[in-house]
Amino acid sequence: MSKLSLPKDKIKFVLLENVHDNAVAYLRQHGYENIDVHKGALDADALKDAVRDAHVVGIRSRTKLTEDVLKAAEKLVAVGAFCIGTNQINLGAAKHLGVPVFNAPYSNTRSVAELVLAEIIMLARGIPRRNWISHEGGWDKSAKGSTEVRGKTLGIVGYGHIGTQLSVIAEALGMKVRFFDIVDKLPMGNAAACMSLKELMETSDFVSLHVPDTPQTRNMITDTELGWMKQGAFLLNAARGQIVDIDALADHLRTGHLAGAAIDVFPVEPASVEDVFESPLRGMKNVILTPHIGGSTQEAQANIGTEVAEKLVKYSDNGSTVGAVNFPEVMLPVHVGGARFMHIHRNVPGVISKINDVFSRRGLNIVGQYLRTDEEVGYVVVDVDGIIEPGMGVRRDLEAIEGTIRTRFLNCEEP
Ligand SMILES: NC(=O)C1=CN([C@@H]2O[C@H](COP(=O)(O)OP(=O)(O)OC[C@H]3O[C@@H](n4cnc5c(N)ncnc54)[C@H](O)[C@@H]3O)[C@@H](O)[C@H]2O)C=CC1
Ligand SMILES: O=C(O)C(=O)COP(=O)(O)O
Repeated sequence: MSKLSLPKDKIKFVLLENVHDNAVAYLRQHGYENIDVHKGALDADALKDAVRDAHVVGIRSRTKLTEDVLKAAEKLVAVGAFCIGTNQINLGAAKHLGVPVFNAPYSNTRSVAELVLAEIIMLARGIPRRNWISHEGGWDKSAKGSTEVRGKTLGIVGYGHIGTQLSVIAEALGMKVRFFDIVDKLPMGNAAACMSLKELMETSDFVSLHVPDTPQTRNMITDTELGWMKQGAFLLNAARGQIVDIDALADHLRTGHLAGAAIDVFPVEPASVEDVFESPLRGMKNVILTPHIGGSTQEAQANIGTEVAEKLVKYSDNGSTVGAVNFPEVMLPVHVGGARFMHIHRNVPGVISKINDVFSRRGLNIVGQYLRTDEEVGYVVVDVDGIIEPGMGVRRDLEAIEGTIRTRFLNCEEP
């Protein structure tokens, strides 16, 4: 087994937000026993305390890894987002600190698409209101306001992994699918692209949002965009709460312009199960409110637990950054024997030749070198032949190179 910069029992994992047990099991199977597990998310101060001596932090969508928190975690080498969205993490700050962030881009895709499809049918049949009435002892047995979804138009905003899954299963029910994306996308089945968001909003019976939280998508759906929607149409949001102006949505529901909505994500979400959920949509009988559970199925959480833990172990054990969302991706062959050095640096001229010089000055032969850069940082992995004696000063000299952010090494004593 490879020796790491730090022995495995000294590498501390802190997992928050009820990350699935599969993650802990996978880490243990790979020799990582020093794991702190927290059930919920933590506020900024408690979070800083919890991550202060962590080497790896695992979170879901509620934990805010701001620059401040990342800087407080002085030993941090990697972050695992056990979900799809990574907007809760300051990805740029993490990169500049030499910290790759890994997520699970597909493991809960299907769960979100299934929930949205079910909600489309529930909304079309007026189930939120009828369910409420029945619970109160009423009996609203009528076809008024109820329709099939067959033949209706579903407009999907953001035609990525979730949007395309939804497209396929909605067509299987006979829906007509249209989509809007800022990137050219291959339409699934008979789906058709719209030239603009306006065109999509004006022509859809159901509009479902599946864009990430970015500066462009924040407040993407305001009073103006809602105003483009057909009389009696429905809005679904299982993407991120900041995308929709929730007060404007409440107004359009109150006036009866929109017939209903299904909302899973909110501008402000309770940090824990003890907190009260506040929203202008509460009490509206034509609205399905769910507590950010689009991806919360047994299957999705189990798969995410294993998938992200695997990426973290790969990075810790051999330096691979494949699947990192904020970092140059270096795919590495399985590492057997020999010393391996990992060097993360600001992307300034001359670093590679200085790295090579550190080895050549000591007569050490480089047998493999893997390099990826983006505009801001570079990540180089160097495999070296020959004996690296403790105290040779390799690490010291690598760290002295201007622009160095972080170094790690495998299979040699403090070099
Ligand atoms: N409710 C929940 O529990 C869950 C919510 N999500 C949310 O769903 C989002 C989407 O997930 P995926 O489909 O996996 O992401 P994805 O990255 O595969 O797809 C997003 C699509 O949106 C498009 N897009 C980006 N900006 C846009 C804009 N301004 N206008 C139109 N299109 C735009 C992209 O080009 C891409 O095709 C995630 O970022 C996350 O925030 C994801 C999983 C669970
Ligand atoms: O995967 C995502 O982006 C989600 O929004 C799911 O978040 P969660 O893991 O349920 O907190």
